[in-house]
Parts: sequence; structure tokens; C-alpha cells
Amino acid sequence: MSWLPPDDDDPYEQYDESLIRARPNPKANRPRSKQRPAHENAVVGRVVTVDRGRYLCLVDESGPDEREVISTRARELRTSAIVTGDQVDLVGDASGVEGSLARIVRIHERRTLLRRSADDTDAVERIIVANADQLLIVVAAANPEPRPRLVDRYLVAAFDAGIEPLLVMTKTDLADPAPFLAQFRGLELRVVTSRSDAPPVDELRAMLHDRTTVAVGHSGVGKSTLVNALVPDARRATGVVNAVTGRGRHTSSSTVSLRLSGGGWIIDTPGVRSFGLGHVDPDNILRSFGDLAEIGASCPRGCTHLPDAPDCELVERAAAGELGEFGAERLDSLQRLLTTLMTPSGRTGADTLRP
Ligand SMILES: Nc1nc2c(ncn2[C@@H]2O[C@H](COP(=O)(O)OP(=O)(O)OP(=O)(O)O)[C@@H](O)[C@H]2O)c(=O)[nH]1
Ligand SMILES: [Zn+2]
Repeated sequence: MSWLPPDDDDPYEQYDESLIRARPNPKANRPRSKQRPAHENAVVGRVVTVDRGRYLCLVDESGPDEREVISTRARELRTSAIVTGDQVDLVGDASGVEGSLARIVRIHERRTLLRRSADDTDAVERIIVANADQLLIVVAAANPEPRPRLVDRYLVAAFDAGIEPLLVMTKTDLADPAPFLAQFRGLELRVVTSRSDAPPVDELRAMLHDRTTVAVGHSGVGKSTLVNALVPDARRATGVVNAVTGRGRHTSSSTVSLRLSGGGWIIDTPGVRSFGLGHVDPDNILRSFGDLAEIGASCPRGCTHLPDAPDCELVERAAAGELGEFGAERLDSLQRLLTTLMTPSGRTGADTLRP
């Protein structure tokens, strides 16, 4: 396969990094250059897969000229993360014919950004997926045993990303999901139960219809089983990765986009091995605990909500048994996350989510 050399008369090539400044809002971190070439003939694509500096983009999605276009990125974007789910402007050969190579010259403003850090000690964020609408959190009723604090972490990540969480509990043939799920009753959290001999395909398809959903889950929870039930031709769909790598596997790719037949996307994250929250603003942790956030809002200013916090509404109400059946556990989970993320010595990363 021949990659096109950079365009010598491309005005972009003359730009250097000093012309690019980061925007202060981290949720919209698209770099801006002061002078931007118009690239009027650019076409818009959705980044479907990223692999070693090559981007597979879907152009004219669902239109008459829909095509997969392999792209590189313009030089001035070399320090910007371009991730699965990004909407990008493409120039160069965007025909999608074999051997062609387009070039990404712009990243559109992102609606949402799912991020992680390597672990809780690491404030450096890595973007996993852009523009997702939903986070599909997969946990098993048993084997492996569900851990409420892992779910809390996923919920913090979803809140931080600005995307809606959706909890799917698999393997309900092995254990009753009700006791575990009861802990999350106080949250505005949609919950679906599943078992592989009767997967809730219709219910989930309706929730996923026309939306972009990122699936996350600890290894062995049955995420692949579920995704395969939703996208029966998933095997074929992952073939798009092979088109980029030219190899028969996608080990280096951390995300895979799968298309739902009725419209919508599932983005699987098999390569995401950890889900550190080191980049998350501790103030956002309480906000992700929807059942506790309102009460915590009437705490004294600067309240840490930790067991020794003076006049903490949450601590006092929990002690008085006023936070409901699972109030103490919920507060404990909140406090553990706050402790891990706020105190440098507590940032051991031991609680890091490793799907
Ligand atoms: N009993 C039972 N077993 C299930 C169910 N769903 C999946 N399994 C089994 O659980 C095991 C793990 O399922 P996978 O779908 O591979 O799990 P995964 O989450 O994709 O795991 P990784 O591939 O490691 O990421 C397999 O042996 C499945 O057959 C279920 O609802 N009930
Ligand atoms: Zn408090």
C-alpha cells in the first residue's frame, strides 16, 4: 500500500505549533490556529478506528456516497488526540478507493469526551472516545462478583464525560441481581438485566437506537456476548480494523466501532485496561453521586465530606440513619473515591478500575 507524501504546497505545512493554542475549556479542547486555511473542498468523516497514526473515517454516513476513507493527519494536528467518534474534516484523496489516503485537517468541536488517566495518581488524561451519548456499563450478577465501587467509578467517568450512563447486569441466571441493584435505586440510572440464553436485545436496541454508546466492563462480565447479540455481524464489522492495519487482528487498537443495523453505534473498548480517575476534578465526584449530591450541597463551604469533617450534612445524616437503607455504603464509597483522589498519599491507584 502506498501512502501519499505530504503536499508541499499545502499552506498547513508552513504552520508551527506556536500558532496553535489550547482552549481553556477542557471539554472542548480542540486546538485553534489563528489563521486557518479554508479547505473548502473538505469532506466530513466520523473516525471509526484509530491505529498507529492511521484513521479509518466513515464519510457521507448513511448517504448515497457512504465510504470508508483511510487517513493520516495534517502536521499541525500531530500533538492533538484524534479519537474514535471524532468528527473530522478531510482533504486529499477522500475517494476511499484502495490505496488512497486522505488527510485530517480539522477536528470538530466535541459534544462529549470520555477520558481516563493511567491510574489515580496520574493527572494526565487520555481521551478514549469523543461524541458518545451513552456509557453502557456492563457488570455481572456473579462470576465475576459485582463490585459497587467499580460502578461508582464508571458513573464518575460518565459524569465527567458528560454522557448518560446505562447499567446492564449480565449473568442473572447465576445470581439474583436485585440486592446489588438496590444500592443504586436512589440514582437516576437506567438498569437492564440480561442473561445469555435470553439477552434483552429488543430493549437494548431501543435504548441504543441512533445513539453512540460506549461499552465498558471488567473482563469476563459477558460484554462480548452482549455486544455480539446486539450486532450479530460484529465479526464482519471489526473487519474494518483490518482494512487499516492490513493485518487480521486489532490488538493495538483500543476501541472498535460497531454499527447497529437500525442506526446507531456501539463502541467497544477491549484495549482499555485501566480507568484511572486522576484527571477528574474532586468537586465532580460528589456531583456524580446523584443520590447524595443534593444533601451535600448544604454542607459548610469547603466541606470534605470525610468522616472527620465538621458539620458535614452527609456524615450527620448517615449517622442518624437518614440516608436510606444503603446510605452508609453510598457515603463510604463516595469517601473512598474522594480520599483516593484528593490526598496524594492516598493516590495508590489500588482501586483503579481495570476492565
Ligand atoms: N451463565 C452465564 N454466562 C455468561 C453470560 N454471559 C456471558 N457468559 C459467559 O461468561 C464468559 C465471559 O463472557 P464474554 O462475553 O467473553 O465476556 P467479556 O466481558 O467480553 O470478557 P473479555 O472478553 O475478557 O473482555 C463466557 O464464558 C460466556 O459464555 C450469562 O448471561 N450467563
Ligand atoms: Zn459534607
